[in-house]
Amino acid sequence: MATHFRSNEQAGEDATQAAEAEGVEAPTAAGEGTSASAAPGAADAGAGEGPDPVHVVTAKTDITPVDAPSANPAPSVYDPLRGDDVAVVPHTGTPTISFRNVTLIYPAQPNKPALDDISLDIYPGEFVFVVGHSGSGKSTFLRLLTREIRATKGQVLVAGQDLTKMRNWKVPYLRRQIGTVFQDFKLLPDKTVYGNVAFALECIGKPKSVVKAQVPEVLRLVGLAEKMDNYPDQLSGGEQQRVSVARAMVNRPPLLVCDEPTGNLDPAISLGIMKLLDRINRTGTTVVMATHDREMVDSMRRRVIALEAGHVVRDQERGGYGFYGSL
Ligand SMILES: Nc1ncnc2c1ncn2[C@@H]1O[C@H](COP(=O)(O)OP(=O)(O)OP(=O)(O)O)[C@@H](O)[C@H]1O
Repeated sequence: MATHFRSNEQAGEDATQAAEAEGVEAPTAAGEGTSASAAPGAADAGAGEGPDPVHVVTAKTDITPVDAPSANPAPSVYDPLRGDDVAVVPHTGTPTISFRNVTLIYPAQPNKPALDDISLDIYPGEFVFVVGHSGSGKSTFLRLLTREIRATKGQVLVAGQDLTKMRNWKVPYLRRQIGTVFQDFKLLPDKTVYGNVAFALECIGKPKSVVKAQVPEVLRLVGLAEKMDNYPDQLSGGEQQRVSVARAMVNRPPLLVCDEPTGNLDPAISLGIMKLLDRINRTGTTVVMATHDREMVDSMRRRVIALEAGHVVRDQERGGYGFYGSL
């Protein structure tokens, strides 16, 4: 992997230090790279090269974002996660993700690209919301990152590797570096909580001693140590999603890709999931998350990439959900 994807040992240290600085339990099973919360300064306009329609508003400029937070925003369940203390990640160095003039056309819809000539960069430690109407291309965007699908045109680079050229046998190695969380949890029903998380490590050949050490630790971190012998159908939706977050982070990936992870959960339970993702991000893990949750995006004020009919129509630091009708 590219050099900015740092070693797991280093990741663990970073996570511990960040947690100690915050005065919380050390999230030693997640994270790598530069601590997002420690990242100094504001970002440069970091959209990709070329004549793409990306509009980036940064903390450096005097420009007031179109949907800047009002002085007295409405109270929200997500208020504990307001990102006011989180510095904007500088858009310098090697991006974790680069889209260069990416077009994706599904064979079933040859005249309607799901993504059309997209260029953008996402940097290590960023927390990025991907928003837009149903069918705007959010899931397609995420599926390109894990090489579930391959771009029709252009280049998708993750950790410096060109996924459009990557041979199939290398894809499992790419996926070791990417944790994934989905709306429908995707847990194995015939395995316990412990088994589901352990399986992620066993699949990549981790020795039993590592599995035995890391699985209970990550389950403790997500608050499920007491339920490690339960099966998924014995858990609530929120608990199942915490298992899936534990599974995604147990290998300490530098990148977490989340497709509507709170889509099936009520706001109070969603808050618990978002607290976990926020905590993982604060240890340096890059998080890219598609969501329809306006309140969450408006409260957390992270970078927002808005898609419409396969185009990026907004790319904004500390952005809000935007002016969409019902989605
Ligand atoms: N496997 C597929 N074959 C053909 N067309 C597809 C396929 N998957 C998605 N599409 C089309 O691509 C476009 C983008 O779909 P995508 O699932 O990325 O949107 P989305 O923004 O994630 O939507 P939602 O919010 O409803 O999940 C849509 O027009 C959709 O119909």
